[in-house]
Amino acid sequence: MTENKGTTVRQISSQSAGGPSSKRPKKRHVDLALDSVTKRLLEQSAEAEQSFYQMEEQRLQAEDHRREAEHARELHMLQVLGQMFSSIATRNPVATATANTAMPPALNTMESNMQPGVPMSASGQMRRGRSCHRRVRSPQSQAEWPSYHSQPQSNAGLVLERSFSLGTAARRGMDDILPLVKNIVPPLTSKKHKGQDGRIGIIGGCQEYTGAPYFAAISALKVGADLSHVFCTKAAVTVIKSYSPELIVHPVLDSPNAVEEMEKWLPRLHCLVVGPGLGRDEMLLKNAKEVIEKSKARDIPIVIDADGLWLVAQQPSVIQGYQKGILTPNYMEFTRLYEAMHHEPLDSSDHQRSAMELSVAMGNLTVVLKGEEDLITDGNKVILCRQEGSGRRCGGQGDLLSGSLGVLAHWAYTSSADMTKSVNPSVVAAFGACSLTRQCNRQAFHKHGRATTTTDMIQEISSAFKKLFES
Ligand SMILES: NC(=O)C1=CN([C@@H]2O[C@H](COP(=O)(O)OP(=O)(O)OC[C@H]3O[C@@H](n4cnc5c(N)ncnc54)[C@H](OP(=O)(O)O)[C@@H]3O)[C@@H](O)[C@H]2O)[C@@H](O)CC1
Ligand SMILES: Nc1ncnc2c1ncn2[C@@H]1O[C@H](COP(=O)(O)OP(=O)(O)OP(=O)(O)O)[C@@H](O)[C@H]1O
Repeated sequence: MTENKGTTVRQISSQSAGGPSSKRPKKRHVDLALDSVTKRLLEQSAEAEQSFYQMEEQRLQAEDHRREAEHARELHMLQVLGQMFSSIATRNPVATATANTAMPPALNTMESNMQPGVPMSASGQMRRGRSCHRRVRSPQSQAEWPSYHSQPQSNAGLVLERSFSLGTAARRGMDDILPLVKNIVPPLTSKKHKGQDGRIGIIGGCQEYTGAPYFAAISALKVGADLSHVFCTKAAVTVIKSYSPELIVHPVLDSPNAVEEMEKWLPRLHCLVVGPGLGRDEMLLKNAKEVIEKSKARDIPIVIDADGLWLVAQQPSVIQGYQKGILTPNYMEFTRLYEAMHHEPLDSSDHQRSAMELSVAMGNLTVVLKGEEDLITDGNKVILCRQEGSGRRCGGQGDLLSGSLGVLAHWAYTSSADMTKSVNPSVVAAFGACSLTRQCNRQAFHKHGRATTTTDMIQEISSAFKKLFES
């Protein structure tokens, strides 16, 4: 600092005394000194960052080892329990037969393809209906993803199995689903044309809420979609366009022929995200509902978030039983949905069970219950995403999640069953989106602390994506 000050003083005095020829070398000297300080600072910051990631890597490795050991212990216990259960079954064949037939059919498959309108009981168990099982699990995959049995609590064996299956599935989720997410990421090659990696539509954006659809749409682009469309009201269009020239924004959501206008675009869309910033105006909800109906006929993944979930709570049949439907509620939205489906208050003591029950009641749709840990279920298994985030809960993080999920769902559904190892593509995509959102949150928080906003998180998408899915 003293040296710098001295240099400055010398420079001023030489300026007053001499001509331009005597000024230049001094000026360059100052620039060089500044350059070297800046360079040193940059190097130090890069080193700090590098050492942070190294430490983080070591911590994650240690965590992996701990999980593997725990997993091995649980597998062993499961085997012992299996042996105990089969010896009881051999002794009492009637009891076993009763237990198996009482199991809800959809819960017994890796993926069930339930038709809309199959009747449900209030407890979430399906009455035997037209359920069609596409991929029946092999005994080996049953061991990997043991079923959830919503059986009478008095059956100690089944309740034990449920608690073990949830624990195991949760841990396997982190370890086993991540490689599947990596598998579905399409390679970037010069052979593709614009649009092939995804054209995503967001239905939302009104007078009050312009940020939410923007966050969802830009996140979809940053994750890797080629085109991102927003279908919003006239009042929102200029605002959203002004946030970003990258988005294609249609002022149609409140037009008299809204559904017709949006339907024109459906053949060009690979996925729909309904709800961010939609609001709760009756007419807008009705238009959104009709677009969902038209999109189901096109068999594209439909992510429903925010006010879209309000619509589902009022009229569950709009998405019930649609296998490519994914619901992404926060706890409040989840409670609303659960109570609408079950007509009884939510028991907040067992989130995993409640989430499975909601999924089954909705016809095995994938439900992503966001929170301290994200809980992903298609009614057959539960996966927890515990990717470390931060304590910062600024609004809009859910929009980043739903927009990213739109792209990942498109990629997952266009990947072969080999790539997803026959795991439900919606589950793979949901796990990817949750991990990514939480990692963005963590990285942004590392830089901005309490000041972190969703915009900061969006700026982290590129490096978080690389770190999670391309390393
Ligand atoms: N920049 C923008 O444009 C943004 C716009 N957005 C858009 O806003 C619209 C409305 O969405 P929303 O989530 O605010 O609505 P709503 O269901 O009425 O919930 C409000 C109440 O729920 C509660 N609550 C919330 N989370 C909870 C939890 N985890 N656990 C427990 N409780 C929880 C909380 O209750 P409180 O704390 O007040 O008791 C709160 O008052 C929607 O279109 C969305 O996309 C957002 O995306 C943000 C960025
Ligand atoms: N307590 C928490 N700890 C860590 N991460 C959390 C916590 N709660 C939510 N998240 C993460 O924040 C992201 C968004 O979840 P959140 O519950 O904020 O959604 P939301 O309320 O729908 O968001 P939005 O503000 O966009 O409407 C999810 O990825 C979730 O994992």
